Amino acid sequence: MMAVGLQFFRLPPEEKEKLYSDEPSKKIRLSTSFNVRKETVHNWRDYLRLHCHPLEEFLPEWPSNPESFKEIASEYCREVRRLGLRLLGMISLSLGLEEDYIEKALGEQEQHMAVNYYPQCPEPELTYGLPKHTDPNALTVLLQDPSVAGLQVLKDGGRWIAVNPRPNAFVINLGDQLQALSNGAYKSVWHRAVVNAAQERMSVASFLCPCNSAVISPAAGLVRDGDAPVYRSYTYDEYYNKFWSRNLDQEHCLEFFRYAPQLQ
Ligand SMILES: O=C(O)CCC(=O)C(=O)O
Ligand SMILES: [Fe+2]
Repeated sequence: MMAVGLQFFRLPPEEKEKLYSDEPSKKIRLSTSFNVRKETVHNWRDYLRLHCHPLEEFLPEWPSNPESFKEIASEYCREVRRLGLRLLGMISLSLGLEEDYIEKALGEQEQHMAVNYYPQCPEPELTYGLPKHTDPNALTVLLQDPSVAGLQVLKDGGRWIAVNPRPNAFVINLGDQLQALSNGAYKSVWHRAVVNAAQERMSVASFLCPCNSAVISPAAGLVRDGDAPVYRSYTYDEYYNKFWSRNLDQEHCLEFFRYAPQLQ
C-alpha cells in the first residue's frame, strides 16, 4: 500500500493536478495541508483522500494511475475494515456493552482513506506535516512509514511523545466518536505529524466513520444513575460539518457538543 501510494505521489504534477480539489465534501481528491480554505498558515503535507465504502460505488473514480493502485488499495481497504470492526467489538466488550453495541450505534459505517505524503522540508522547525488534532471519526487504523518517524501524541501532563514505527504494526487512534459514545471513558488522542529535512515520509490513515445520519450519544449504560451525560446527542453529519468548518490546532471539536441542559 505504501509503495503504490508513493508511486502516486511521484507522478508528474500535470497528472496529479487532475484530482486536485480543496472542497472537503468531494469524495475523491488530492489536496494539500489540511483545509486550505480555512487556514492562514499551511502545513507541509499533500494528501490523497478517498471514500472507500461501499467500494463498488467509489472504485471507478479512484486513480487509475499507477495501474495497480485500485487493486492494491481496495484489498487493503477491505482488510482494514475487517480489522476495525473487530476492534470496535472488543472496545464495546471492554466497556461492558454488548459486542455489537458500537457497530450498531455507528450505523452502516463509512470508510475514508488519507494517503499522506510529507516531502522533505528544509526548515522543519517552522511547520508541521499535520498540526495538533484529534480525529473526528470513530476509529483510525494508521499505517506508518516503516523507516521514518514523525507521529507524536500528547500525554496527560502536556508532553509530546514520539510514536515511532514498528515493523508490521498499525497504530490505532481512537477518534472523537468513541470518546462521545463511551461518555468520556475512552479519550480521542491529540496527535500531530512533524516533518524533517533528511527524508520524505508517508502514512496511510483509514478512518471508520459513523454513517452521516447516525445519532451519536453516550451509551445509556455508561451514564451513572443521577449523572448527566457528558455529551449531548447529535448526528454525525452535524459533527463532521463542524469539524471541517474549523482549522486544526484549535480546541477539541467535542467541546462544542458538551451537554448543556438549556440547549436540549
Ligand atoms: O502521518 C501521521 O502519522 C498522522 C496522520 C494523521 O493523523 C491523519 O491523517 O489524521
Ligand atoms: Fe489524525
